[in-house]
Amino acid sequence: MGMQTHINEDRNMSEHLYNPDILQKLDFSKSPAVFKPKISAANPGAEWMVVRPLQRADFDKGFLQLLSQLTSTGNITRKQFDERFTQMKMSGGHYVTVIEDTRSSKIIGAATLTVEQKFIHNCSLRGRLEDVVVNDTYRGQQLGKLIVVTVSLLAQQLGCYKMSLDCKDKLIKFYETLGYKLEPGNSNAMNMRFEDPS
Ligand SMILES: CC(=O)SCCNC(=O)CCNC(=O)[C@H](O)C(C)(C)COP(=O)(O)OP(=O)(O)OC[C@H]1O[C@@H](n2cnc3c(N)ncnc32)[C@H](O)[C@@H]1OP(=O)(O)O
Repeated sequence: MGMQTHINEDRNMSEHLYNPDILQKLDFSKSPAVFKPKISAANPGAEWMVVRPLQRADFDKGFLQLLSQLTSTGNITRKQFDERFTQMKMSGGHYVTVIEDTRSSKIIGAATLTVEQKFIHNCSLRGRLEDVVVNDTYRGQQLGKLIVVTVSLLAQQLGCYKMSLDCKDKLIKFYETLGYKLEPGNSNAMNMRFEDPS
């Protein structure tokens, strides 16, 4: 393998799914969430913590192992991960966002904003919050709030007129503290299942 190949591989591994600059500019004072002590995506409260878009290298930093604390992931190979990363980046609208513990190079939190393009409401954009998870040994330290508020402000910044989520009953209070509301008569989640996911 020549030197050029190595350089290309290195650049690929640090490639971000979306432009990281936008996270640095998010204004956390716009969120109703209360952070004690005060933290934000730009200043997550510890020098060993970083909030950023997903990178290809996160395959080796336990990203999928973290997701398996949320639901079943299946056995995803590096090739499958890489291809899905490329597809998401090319199609746009997929804002997979992570928190890394840079001491151990491990992904300790994640949440995804998916932006849906619509014709209604004058060609509006709608955000959906998906796949929120914090590593169990790091829970109760505001990281859940941090990652959810980050992608919610990101949705607002990108011009979404609203952001929606589905969750278990026991998490309603958690999301209410972050500005989400159950809308009477309009809060039913329904599914049609085509197969058991692996
Ligand atoms: C849209 C979706 O993806 S829904 C799926 C959500 N994900 C999961 O259920 C996966 C497993 N759970 C987790 O990963 C975590 O428990 C999370 C992401 C829900 C919360 O992460 P944490 O880092 O613990 O959250 P954080 O420390 O910011 O907690 C914020 C507040 O919510 C409360 N809270 C957190 N999790 C829960 C819970 N499961 N039930 C009730 N309250 C909770 C905390 O007590 C805390 O309250 P406080 O500020 O008054 O102390």
